[in-house]
Order: sequence, then structure tokens, then C-alpha cells
Amino acid sequence: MRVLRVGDSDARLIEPVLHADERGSFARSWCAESFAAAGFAFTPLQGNVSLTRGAGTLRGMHFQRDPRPDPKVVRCSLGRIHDVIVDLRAGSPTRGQAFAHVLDGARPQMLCVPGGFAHGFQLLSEEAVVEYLMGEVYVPELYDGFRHDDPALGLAWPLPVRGLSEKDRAWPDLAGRFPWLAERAHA
Ligand SMILES: Cc1cn([C@H]2C[C@H](O)[C@@H](COP(=O)(O)OP(=O)(O)O[C@H]3O[C@H](C)C(=O)[C@H](O)[C@H]3O)O2)c(=O)[nH]c1=O
Repeated sequence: MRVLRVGDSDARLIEPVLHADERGSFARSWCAESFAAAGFAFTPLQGNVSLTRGAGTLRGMHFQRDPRPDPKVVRCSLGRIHDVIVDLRAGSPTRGQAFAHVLDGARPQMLCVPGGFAHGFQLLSEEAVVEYLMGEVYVPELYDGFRHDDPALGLAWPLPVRGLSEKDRAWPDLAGRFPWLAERAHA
């Protein structure tokens, strides 16, 4: 299993061993012991799968607020996505930093995202299936987000953005809710 650090953050990009033979291939999509040894201790409480159509379509950015932030293990099982996480945790040395990865259904890579990060992705293929194990259950009252083009972050997206949900168009500016972002923007 290959474990890559994600910048200086405590997120991890894990590539499990791919056992290929004449039938195809086999890889683990999660393993408590080896993931913990890789620095990502995690207990899945919910599994999500989303099918998205149309290159450029974007889901996010979403996060679940304290006291129930939602760590997740994200895998693209079909197609290709530009995946972005943003550290929103108070006190984190990488607070405010964004980390982008291409996740490809042809590779069994998984992005291990601690709770307190926002997450979103844009399709690089015409269709994509994204599956993720969640370390916290969905709590609608704590479900939050910000726009992909929030002025406080300046996130770059590889394709013209399309297919946003009404909710993802309407998130309020982050700086109004996280003063430390506004201060940083004026630093
Ligand atoms: C997240 C979630 C949603 N829902 C319901 C709520 C809506 O009626 C429907 C679609 O929800 P939403 O439009 O928020 O789905 P996405 O835009 O794919 O949200 C996800 O996109 C980004 C990339 C993520 O990382 C999160 O896992 C998740 O926020 O599913 C549930 O029933 N359970 C859930 O856990």
C-alpha cells in the first residue's frame, strides 16, 4: 500500500495494492488496520455513492459543522474527477489551505479526509461515480458549505463550471462566517 501525505496536512492519499490477474484486478477499498498505520484512524458509519453526468459538473463545497464534522474516505470508481479539500479547522497549521487531486476510476486511489475539511469535486469525464465512506452520519442541521468560487479562497477549477445545484449556487461568503479568512484576505 502506498501512502502519500497531502501537503503538510493530516489528509492522506492512499493507493492500496492492486492484485491483477487474467480475470482483472482486486484491491481493498478500506482497511482499518493499515489505514490507521498510515495515519488515518477512521470508523465508517455511513457509505455514500454519487453518480454525476457532464464534464465540468461540480458538487460542493460541503462540510459538516462541529460538533459532528465528517471525516471521509473518497474514491472515484468510474470516470475522473478533480477533487478539492479545504482545511477549515481552527488551530490547524494548514487552516485555509486547499489541496487538489485527480482521482481516477482506473486507479484504486483513495483520499482520506479528516473531519473539518470541506470537500468538492468537478468532473473531468462525461460521467463519474464517486463512493465515500463517512466517519460521521449525515446531520442535515449541521450540513454546510460554500461556493466553488468563494472570493476568500480563489479555488481554481480545470473546466468551465456547470451543473451546480441551487444549494451550491447560494452558499453565503465564507469570510462572513470565518473572520480569520477575511483577515487573511487583507493580510
Ligand atoms: C450528503 C447527504 C445528502 N443526502 C441527501 C440530501 C439531498 O436530498 C440529496 C443530495 O444531497 P446533496 O445535493 O448535498 O449531494 P452532494 O452535492 O453530492 O453532496 C455531497 O457532495 C460532497 C462532494 C461531499 O463530499 C458530501 O459527501 C456531500 O455533501 O441527498 C443524504 O440523504 N445523506 C447524505 O449524507
